[in-house]
Amino acid sequence: MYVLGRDTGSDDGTGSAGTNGEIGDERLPTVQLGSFLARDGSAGAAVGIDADSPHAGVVFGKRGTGKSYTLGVLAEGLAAASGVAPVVVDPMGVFDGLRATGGQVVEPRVRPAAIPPEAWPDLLGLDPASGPGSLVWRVVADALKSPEAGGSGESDESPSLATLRDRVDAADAPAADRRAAANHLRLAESWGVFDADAPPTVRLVGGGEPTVLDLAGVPEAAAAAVVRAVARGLYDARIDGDLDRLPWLLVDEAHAFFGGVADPALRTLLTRGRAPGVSLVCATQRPGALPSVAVSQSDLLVAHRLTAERDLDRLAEAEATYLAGDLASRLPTETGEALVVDDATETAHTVRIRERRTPHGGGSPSASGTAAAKSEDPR
Ligand SMILES: Nc1ncnc2c1ncn2[C@@H]1O[C@H](COP(=O)(O)OP(=O)(O)OP(=O)(O)O)[C@@H](O)[C@H]1O
Repeated sequence: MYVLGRDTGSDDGTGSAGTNGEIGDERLPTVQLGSFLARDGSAGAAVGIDADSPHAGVVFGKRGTGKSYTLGVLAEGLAAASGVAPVVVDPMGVFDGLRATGGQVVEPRVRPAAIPPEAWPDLLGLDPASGPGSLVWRVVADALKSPEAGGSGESDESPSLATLRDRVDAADAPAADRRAAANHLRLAESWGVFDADAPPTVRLVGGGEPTVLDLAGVPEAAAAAVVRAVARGLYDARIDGDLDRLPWLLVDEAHAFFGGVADPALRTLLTRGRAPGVSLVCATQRPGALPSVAVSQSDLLVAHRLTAERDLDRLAEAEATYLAGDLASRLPTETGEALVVDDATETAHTVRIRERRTPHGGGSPSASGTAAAKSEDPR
């Protein structure tokens, strides 16, 4: 198998189906991705992705071109590899099929202390310079300093949202600010993701089987809080030596998580995740909505079909000196096919992504495929 992301081989960069690429060491953890696609459309040698070292990657593609499917292929492969553990952020609820690998689907809960004081106004939709915004910031900061809640570390106690509300009520602030701050905290309670007794992030990892964080129907701000807490929690757990395998955070619909509360934690993984061994793969149908750093820090890029100019511009940022010609002209057109750009071997290849071993929950619903249509069909 030709292994992308592992600097053991080289080829001529033409993507010529691995004819002269060295074979990567398959005894090392490797994810089966699919097969090279020759120019005549025939399938070539098997191709995999290195899972021995940590990586940062992006998966791009228009709607319905196979991004979530590819993320699922990665998760399956990681579940089968040793020493790693995939954690999948699933905003659309399409990854339950990973249960078949022994994985778990969880409705994530995070401790309020996992969100630092300065992020709370933004999380609650409050201007940090406003009365209610600055009150929330101050109350969270004080609560994290109090003796019963030692700090934001996962071994420390976290205040509950009810405690934060009580502290807001008792604060020395104008009544209107207290009322507005308490209302916003009450709204956050209704999201159902905050729990002062939530288990530490390392528990999501378990024995290496995939964990799917089911965020379908969860409000955007709450989902962002979960992504921030999990991304940071995995990073801190590796730094502190609490996690004995290398976690891979796979984020679907990743454009929704940059620019908001989760942004700093995702950037930390992109820029500093590799040293402690945390990988991040961001999949999006809107590459143009990702920050440049997501592309510049990625050593692996998987691009399904794209057409929007802004998205193609983001792709162009990945054009390295070792690539001849522009990437846009090399993008495949069929679902399940992708152009893969690999920094380690300094190559770009067209790949047919293999079929999932577990059920895929994506795809567009059709009216004709519904049970109602079938029962109404007179034939
Ligand atoms: N490698 C593949 N092999 C076989 N079928 C595939 C492959 N990739 C995608 N498909 C098919 O294409 C459909 C759409 O793929 P997928 O759900 O991953 O799209 P998407 O790009 O994530 O779309 P969205 O942006 O709507 O989430 C899948 O339901 C599946 O049937």
